[in-house]
Amino acid sequence: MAVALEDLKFTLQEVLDTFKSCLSEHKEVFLEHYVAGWRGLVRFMNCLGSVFSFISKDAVNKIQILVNHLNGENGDHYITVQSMVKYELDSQLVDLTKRGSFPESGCRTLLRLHRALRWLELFLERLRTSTEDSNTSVMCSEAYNESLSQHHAWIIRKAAGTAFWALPGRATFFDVMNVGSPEQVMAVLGDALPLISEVYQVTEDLYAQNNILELP
Ligand SMILES: CCCCCCCCCCCCC/C=C/[C@@H](O)[C@H](COP(=O)(O)O)NC(=O)CCCCCCCCCCCCCCC
Repeated sequence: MAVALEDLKFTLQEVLDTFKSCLSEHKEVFLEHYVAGWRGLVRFMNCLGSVFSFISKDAVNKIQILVNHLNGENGDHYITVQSMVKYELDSQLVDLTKRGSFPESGCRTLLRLHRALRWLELFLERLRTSTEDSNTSVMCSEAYNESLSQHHAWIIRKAAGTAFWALPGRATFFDVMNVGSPEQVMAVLGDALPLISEVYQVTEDLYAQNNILELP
């Protein structure tokens, strides 16, 4: 158990650091760090219990698709989200209206994680402003209903809703984060949130400008 907690402590710090290093000075999003941030989040989620494994499986899948692009022969085009979008659109490597030839395009794959990042932002903001008697399951499902759920089929919403009830309570959740007292957790969240929000907003604007927010 001690080893797991040590791992986790490292992981959460890593998550914050990677989101910090995601943006270049010209506000480009480095795909490598974006993916590393997600890896850290998935590791954290895996520590919360196996009820969440269907969620982390999908996230891991999508992370792997992006890593494959990064390590592939056209990896140079995948350094930033901006260069990826330009390359894939210019080369017509994206299914724009219905699923077809490119089920693993970087653009559609990253869009799924991007939408989940909005959930994370809303959930962490709730955690940050929560009080001792706040309910993590309620905070999680409220954040989900305001964001990601709109993009999910009924059956996924149902499964996610059920999983949320298995979330540990606020005190345990904070313990598992292993960053110290609730005040310290709040401070860490306060630190991380603006960065996560900025990464989200830069990506959202890029996708909106290219009219690819609804990729199938
Ligand atoms: C901490 C509790 C975790 C709650 C996670 C909330 C998100 C719930 C998402 C439910 C997704 C169910 C799995 C299936 C999804 C796919 O159908 C769907 C669409 O993909 P497709 O177009 O290829 O078919 N995929 C997605 O929307 C991507 C989902 C990615 C979810 C990643 C969630 C990572 C959560 C990390 C939690 C970290 C908490 C940190 C707190 C400090």
